[in-house]
Amino acid sequence: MSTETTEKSDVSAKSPHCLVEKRGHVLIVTMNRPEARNALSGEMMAIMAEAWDRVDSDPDIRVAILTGAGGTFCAGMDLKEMNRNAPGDRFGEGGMDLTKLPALLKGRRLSKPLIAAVEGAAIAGGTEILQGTDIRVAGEGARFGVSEARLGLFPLGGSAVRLVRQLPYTLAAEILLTGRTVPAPEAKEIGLISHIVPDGRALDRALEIAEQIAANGPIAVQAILKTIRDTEGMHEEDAFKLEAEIGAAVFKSDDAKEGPRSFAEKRAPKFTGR
Ligand SMILES: C[C@H](/C=C/C(=O)SCCNC(=O)CCNC(=O)[C@H](O)C(C)(C)COP(=O)(O)OP(=O)(O)OC[C@H]1O[C@@H](n2cnc3c(N)ncnc32)[C@H](O)[C@@H]1OP(=O)(O)O)[C@H]1CC[C@H]2[C@@H]3CCC4=CC(=O)CC[C@]4(C)[C@H]3CC[C@]12C
Repeated sequence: MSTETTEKSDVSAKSPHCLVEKRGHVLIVTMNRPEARNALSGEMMAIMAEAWDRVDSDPDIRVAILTGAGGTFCAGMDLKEMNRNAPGDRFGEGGMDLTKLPALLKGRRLSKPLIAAVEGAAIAGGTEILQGTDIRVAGEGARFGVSEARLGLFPLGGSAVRLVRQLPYTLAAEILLTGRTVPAPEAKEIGLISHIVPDGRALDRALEIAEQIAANGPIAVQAILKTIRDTEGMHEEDAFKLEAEIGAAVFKSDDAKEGPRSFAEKRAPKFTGR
């Protein structure tokens, strides 16, 4: 893995609540409050939202990875902050658009693949944001759950809409209604995650997958991602109309000529994203 200049955003003298590092065509976003098990803070979510904008706007970024520092993914919303400032008191004022939570990828999806590298706990908001990712790697000791109901809260990060679209209905219902913890082996078995690795290796494996995707034609990758998302729930006939439109545009690209040319010339393709 070539490591070019790596940049870390530093929004304050103290360690920032989220680190953003570019490695080649990959942007690594690390939730960074290990002392609070990476509980979501306003600062962390602001940096995450900025990072997602950067993924979508920088053509040199082809894949993103979301992970957590200190052996934990994310413990969800900051309950101590919630105890100090009850969100419901703010809702009463109205004017808050709860249909879009960019940091949690609710109401927005990245135009490029996002891989989750999970170690330790991904609880409540941690499993909510996971559902906005496309490929998910977890350490064998990782554990998941949408536990809001256990605290009398609602999973406003999108799980009551998304989980039942990503898991069998009865499993999604049980996980949402009990708020129980789902250990990594079960999460893999039910399809919540796609890979289990030894603890501490999730980021390495996520980087391997990211490199594989980054070596592919970026236009093709983004078109495939857009199609699998935008056709979800569509009638097949309508879905194929959209698929054909998106697919045809890929074949018109320079990259769609570079691929076969590189094969004929027995060399690796040099994709430009045009
Ligand atoms: C609804 C959306 C999501 C909500 C939630 O996520 S609710 C939070 C649920 N989380 C939990 O219940 C997990 C609690 N933690 C644990 O179970 C354990 O800590 C652990 C299993 C994660 C780890 O165990 P451990 O033994 O390793 O470690 P510990 O010793 O327990 O902990 C170490 C240390 O960390 C502290 N800690 C751990 N977890 C948390 C936490 N969650 N919060 C704070 N601190 C934590 C622990 O206390 C220890 O500290 P110490 O000092 O050492 O004792 C919401 C998600 C986003 C929201 C939107 C955001 C934007 C908005 C703003 C508004 O103002 C309101 C509206 C809204 C749109 C808002 C709406 C709701 C969300 C969508």
